[in-house]
Amino acid sequence: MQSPTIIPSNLHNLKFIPNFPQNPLRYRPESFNRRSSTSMFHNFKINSKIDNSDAFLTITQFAGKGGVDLSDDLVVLYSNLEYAFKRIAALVASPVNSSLGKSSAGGEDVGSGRDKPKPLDIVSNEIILSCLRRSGKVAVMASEEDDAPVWITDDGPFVVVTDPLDGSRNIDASVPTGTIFGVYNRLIELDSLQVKEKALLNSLQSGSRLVAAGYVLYSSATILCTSFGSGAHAFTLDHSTGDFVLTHPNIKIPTRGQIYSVNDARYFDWPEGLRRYIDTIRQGKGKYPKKYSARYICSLVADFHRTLMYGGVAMNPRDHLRLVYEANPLSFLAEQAGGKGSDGKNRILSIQPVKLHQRLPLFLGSPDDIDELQSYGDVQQTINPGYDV
Ligand SMILES: O=P(O)(O)OC[C@H]1O[C@](O)(COP(=O)(O)O)[C@@H](O)[C@@H]1O
Repeated sequence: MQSPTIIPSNLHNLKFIPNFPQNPLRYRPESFNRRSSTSMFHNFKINSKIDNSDAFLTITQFAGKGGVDLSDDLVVLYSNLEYAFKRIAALVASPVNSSLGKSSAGGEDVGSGRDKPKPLDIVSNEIILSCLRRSGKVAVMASEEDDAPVWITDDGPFVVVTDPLDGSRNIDASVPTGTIFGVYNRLIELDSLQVKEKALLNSLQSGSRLVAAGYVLYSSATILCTSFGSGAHAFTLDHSTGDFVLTHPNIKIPTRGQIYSVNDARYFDWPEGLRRYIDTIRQGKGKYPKKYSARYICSLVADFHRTLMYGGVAMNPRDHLRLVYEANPLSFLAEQAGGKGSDGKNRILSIQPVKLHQRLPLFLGSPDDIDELQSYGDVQQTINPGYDV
């Protein structure tokens, strides 16, 4: 009898693995020998103690000495974050909850003794906060969903900033959503201040001080892309084991892409420089002599993830996205992958936040594309009437 064909649950990622058989349906475990399983990790050292005959490393395995060698505190924090992300992934995919989107306001009593269901971004916020509390490793969490940072524990070594569920305005149509997060060290020099003050100042650290950052894309696959300051790496949720496993080690954004991503219904509100830039690249008259294509999901994590994979530029030229929760973590990842994050003039990671919910124009992507865009000078949209959709 022929042995059964085994189809790995994360089949869709196999194209990123060198030496993987062209036809994955022909995949058999014996073809995934030790040589082929190590070759996917050619960009970083593997700890010899890790049994890499099991090709896909979990984050905890990757966090060991042969991988990125994280402190125990950071490993504990990540295992709690992973748990939160898995719960959010289940939530956004659930038939019961996926219709909640942003439509329900608040979680107040609706008179029947039951709480009105909360929008998914509020629930996601609560999930992350409760996991951070349980970790014992976080002094303060600042979230896009909260007016002020939440002080958690005095001796937590870390500060976490997060946008718990970005893109949730499209969730009723099952459009991909994402979580964005950044991790800083707690500033011990602020320990003697009042709680409110130290919570705020710890959360307003410049992106150049990030210890780690990442996003989770909830899409056809759930992908956690993260950096601890030594490259960007993506892990895909394997639903058969419940683990995030390494599928995209050492991501390198192409130095130039052929895709631009922007809401160009706003074209007539754009400054002249940005119009000229987009007109030029879509006609193939820019420094890269090919016509660019447009892709815009209107879900920041999804648009950024595609840009990281294929190159090009993803932008929101108006003062809309938040420096602390969105621009800093994603710029950190972009840089770790060899790309750039800019507000159209300045490197995002060099901007000192002055307000927790500070918004700014954001341009992320391939280094050559960002440089070319910035050479047009006038690319920040100052007309911002507030759009209905
Ligand atoms: O309306 P625009 O300018 O296209 O903005 C879309 C962007 O706004 C976001 O939806 C975030 O905005 P919200 O935080 O208001 O939901 C991103 O996911 C998306 O990239």
